[in-house]
Amino acid sequence: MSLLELDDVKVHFPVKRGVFFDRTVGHVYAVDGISLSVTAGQTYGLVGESGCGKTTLGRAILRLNDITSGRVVFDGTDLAQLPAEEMRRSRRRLQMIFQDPLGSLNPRQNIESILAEGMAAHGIGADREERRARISEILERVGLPAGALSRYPHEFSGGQRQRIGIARALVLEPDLIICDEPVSALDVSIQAQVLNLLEELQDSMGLTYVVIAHDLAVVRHISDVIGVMYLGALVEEAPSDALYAEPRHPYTRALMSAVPVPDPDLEDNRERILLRGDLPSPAAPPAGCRFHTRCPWRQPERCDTERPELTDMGGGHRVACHYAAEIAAGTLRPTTELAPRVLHDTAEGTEPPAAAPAGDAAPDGSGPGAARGA
Ligand SMILES: Nc1ncnc2c1ncn2[C@@H]1O[C@H](COP(=O)(O)OP(=O)(O)OP(=O)(O)O)[C@@H](O)[C@H]1O
Repeated sequence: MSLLELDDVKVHFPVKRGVFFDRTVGHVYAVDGISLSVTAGQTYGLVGESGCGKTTLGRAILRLNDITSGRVVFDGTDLAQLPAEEMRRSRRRLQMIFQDPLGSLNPRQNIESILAEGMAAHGIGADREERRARISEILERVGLPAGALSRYPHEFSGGQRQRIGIARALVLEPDLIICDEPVSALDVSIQAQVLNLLEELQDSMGLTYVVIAHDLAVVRHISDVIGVMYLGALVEEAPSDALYAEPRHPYTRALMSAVPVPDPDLEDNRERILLRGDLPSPAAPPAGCRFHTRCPWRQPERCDTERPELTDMGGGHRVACHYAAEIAAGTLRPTTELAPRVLHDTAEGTEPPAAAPAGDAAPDGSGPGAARGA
């Protein structure tokens, strides 16, 4: 059963100019038509490079950003239509965990006060004693000592602060937690601990997660379903295993090809897809397929003019590419102009691109056009 359904959600920020009178001179199309469904008790991972609209979408679900159009149906209720007071009450059930735990914790409040604040606002716990007992129980669950109650955020390490952020969400007894880059500010060794904790809590408390990350490795292990975003839209969505076994969209293939593989033989021989050009501005997205300006498989006319719909290719593997089937079957080759961007490393060394145009991605992936965000 799906707990959260997004139906063609758009968040467009007006761009204003003018000294005396603000005139709207354009829009940033941060989220531009996202439909997805999150099953109760599962984790939906949302990946994409910086600026593709992941955070804006997460905030829109909680209505921390105004929604331009579309429906955000949570447990049968369209949040986009809820009056402010009812939305405030619903927010208890939808919580968010942020990337920077320190930035989201008031340095002048001790942990008990930070956690009790939200509980009191939502009428959880009859009195201070009851709230304290609940907070102690949650602190134990997230692996913090009971003595943490009277301490202040700066007294904790980065990983512990993220545990406090998780506890702050949990004391409100939410159903859905949006985790926005929950581990990207943490050391790699701590990242796994926090991800494991999130998984344990999901199992024991029946939580549903949307995990937002730019790092494919982070979402891989924790997600049941993964959605890949590019310029405000989903380009691919699939059960986690299917996505990693066979990425179908050229953008996902490029992201995956940039992730190092631990096996040296595989690492030396695998395909590397280097994207050329930078991410276009969401204020002036390309017509047709948003990815066509960087796509090695771009075909004339159709890709430039017709925006592809997310289409189910079987087993819930949805892809927004006119030529996904042909690319998967190998019957469509990368276009001549962009073919050098698809490199095959050999054990002896990397085959250099035939004639890389100046200013494009360097063969080692370090240039400005290299696939980012993975
Ligand atoms: N309040 C705002 N007003 C105008 N533009 C905004 C606003 N918030 C975000 N944007 C723009 O919307 C686009 C998407 O931003 P968003 O933060 O959602 O991306 P992201 O994928 O989460 O990136 P990051 O990982 O860097 O946070 C960006 O171009 C950003 O500059």
